[in-house]
Amino acid sequence: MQELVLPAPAKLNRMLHITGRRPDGYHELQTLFQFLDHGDELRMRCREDGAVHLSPALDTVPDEANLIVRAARLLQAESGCPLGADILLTKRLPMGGGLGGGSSDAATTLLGLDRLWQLGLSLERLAAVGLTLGADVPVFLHGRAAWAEGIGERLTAVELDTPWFVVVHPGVSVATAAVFGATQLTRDTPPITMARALQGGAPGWRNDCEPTVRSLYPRVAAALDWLGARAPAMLTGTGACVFARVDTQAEAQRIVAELPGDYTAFTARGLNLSPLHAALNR
Ligand SMILES: C[C@@](CO)(OP(=O)(O)O)[C@H](O)COP(=O)(O)OP(=O)(O)OC[C@H]1O[C@@H](n2ccc(N)nc2=O)[C@H](O)[C@@H]1O
Ligand SMILES: Nc1ncnc2c1ncn2[C@@H]1O[C@H](COP(=O)(O)OP(=O)(O)O)[C@@H](O)[C@H]1O
Repeated sequence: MQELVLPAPAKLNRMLHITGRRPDGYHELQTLFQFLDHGDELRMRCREDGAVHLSPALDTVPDEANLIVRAARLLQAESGCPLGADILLTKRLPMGGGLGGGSSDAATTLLGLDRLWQLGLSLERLAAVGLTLGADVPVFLHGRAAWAEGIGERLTAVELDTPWFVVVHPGVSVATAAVFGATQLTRDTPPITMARALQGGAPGWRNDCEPTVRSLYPRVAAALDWLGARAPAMLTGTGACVFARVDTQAEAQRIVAELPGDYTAFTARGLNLSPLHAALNR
């Protein structure tokens, strides 16, 4: 029986501006997404009886709310496919970490099952299904580092520098909705062009969520200060993870070796092609 083993990589928001708020409450963003060579892994097998089984279950997320199971069920509904799947999840990415783990799991499920069930759905159709699961799903489906606008669904592929990163998890989970619901959040950064965003690169980049997350989550503020004392540090997405770009893997590992006990961290390389797409193209 055919088995597919596919990565569900993390993403970083190398910069993030909030330029407005839509009538439905969602925020208009301008952001640069890049993938990391670190993430979850999904092992998928076809089932003839139409059932979708995920194991192991996540401690804090019931299966019917898990983005993997929801993605599989949506794909069955969208395609009319009678097949099901057994899905084995190796979860490495922290939840509510701003690394897009749930969205990435959903995108890997959609592309993996499209392959396993031999559906041949277009990327556009999969992205429309994916966007109903989360704003970050389309970028993981397209698989290219991207300049994103709207709520993250209007994507233009870009080539960014691909340095080593230190990613620190401060040991707290940040609720995306709490950050976007905060009164103090600034939502009026003037829109810029993609060319302007790319001009000058990383030294000019910032994340508009950072001041709000700093004040709501003191542990994230402390992690930004700790990492920032060693290399220029930023928040990814709405947090909780913070990251710093360094010149070499050795430098990244040196910083991780100094890590205080209440943080966890990993080192990873930035990638302009998602490891998911690299695996599917093999
Ligand atoms: C802002 C980003 C940047 O990557 O943050 P992270 O979640 O990765 O940290 C994402 O686009 C987040 O995407 P995602 O985590 O999929 O968010 P969703 O589940 O779609 O939305 C969670 C909640 O956040 C708010 N929300 C989300 C995205 C957005 N552009 N505007 C919003 O106001 C909405 O209240 C929504 O109900
Ligand atoms: N497969 C999944 N992996 C992670 N989180 C999931 C998954 N399915 C549902 N969720 C829910 O989505 C929320 C956001 O998860 P995640 O994508 O990891 O964080 P973020 O959006 O901050 O990067 C989690 O707190 C969890 O409740």
